[in-house]
Amino acid sequence: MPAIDKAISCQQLTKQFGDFVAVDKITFDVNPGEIFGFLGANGAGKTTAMRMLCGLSYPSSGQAQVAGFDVYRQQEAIKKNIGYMSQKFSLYENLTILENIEFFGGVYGLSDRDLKNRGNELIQTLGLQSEAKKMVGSLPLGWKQKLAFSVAIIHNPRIVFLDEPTGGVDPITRRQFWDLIYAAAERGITIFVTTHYMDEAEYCNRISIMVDGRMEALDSPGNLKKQFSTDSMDDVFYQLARRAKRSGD
Ligand SMILES: Nc1ncnc2c1ncn2[C@@H]1O[C@H](COP(=O)(O)OP(=O)(O)OP(=O)(O)O)[C@@H](O)[C@H]1O
Repeated sequence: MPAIDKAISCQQLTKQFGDFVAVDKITFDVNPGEIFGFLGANGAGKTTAMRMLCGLSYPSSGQAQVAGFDVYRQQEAIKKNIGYMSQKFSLYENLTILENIEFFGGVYGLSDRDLKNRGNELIQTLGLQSEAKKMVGSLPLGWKQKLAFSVAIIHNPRIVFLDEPTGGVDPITRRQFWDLIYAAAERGITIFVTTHYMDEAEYCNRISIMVDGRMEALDSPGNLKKQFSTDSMDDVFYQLARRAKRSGD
């Protein structure tokens, strides 16, 4: 793959629903291989922004390029170059681990040979050899999440979008999930992740925080804590989120 200068580049990106401005002129870049945290209270506009970046909805105004492709004109190319995992939509519970890998690998366009190699590799890396023929529904939630993440990057995308990937699991299980994220980032995959957990926010290279559709902060966790004169990310988040007028649905 040819190198790209920026994994994501956004200028004044905006989405309106009628008179309501859900995402209000956000401007930021994400570097290749970076782990970028995308934070904001419920209703801040994260999902709306992410849908535009994934090529699923058109902006009302502004510009954005994802993996070097334009969000207005090259939505299909964007979809081919990204992976996506959300808490709500991930794996088929009533298919086995192997069947899920085959299904998603097929959707992502992998050849039978690649699918077999990458599938075996993935099962070994996760240590799931003896579980490969079990239904995904029988796995503990933390394992489902790790598997869903591994499947979301099985086609080696430039960027993977993770929408609250570790909801409902404890901090130790989250930490294990993040080992997989770091390994993917080391391979050059850019990570764009939304989360409500501040321990996870601390694992990111940089974090942005949205308030009422605007991006009110963007820096490393360390610098943000300095900027807000506190030693806790919770506090940074709270100082910004309490300015919000909007509430979640
Ligand atoms: N299709 C739509 N039509 C009208 N309003 C919408 C639409 N989609 C989202 N909104 C509104 O835009 C705002 C931002 O919603 P969005 O889902 O992007 O927030 P979020 O930051 O992802 O929140 P959460 O963490 O709860 O998912 C909300 O007030 C929501 O009601």
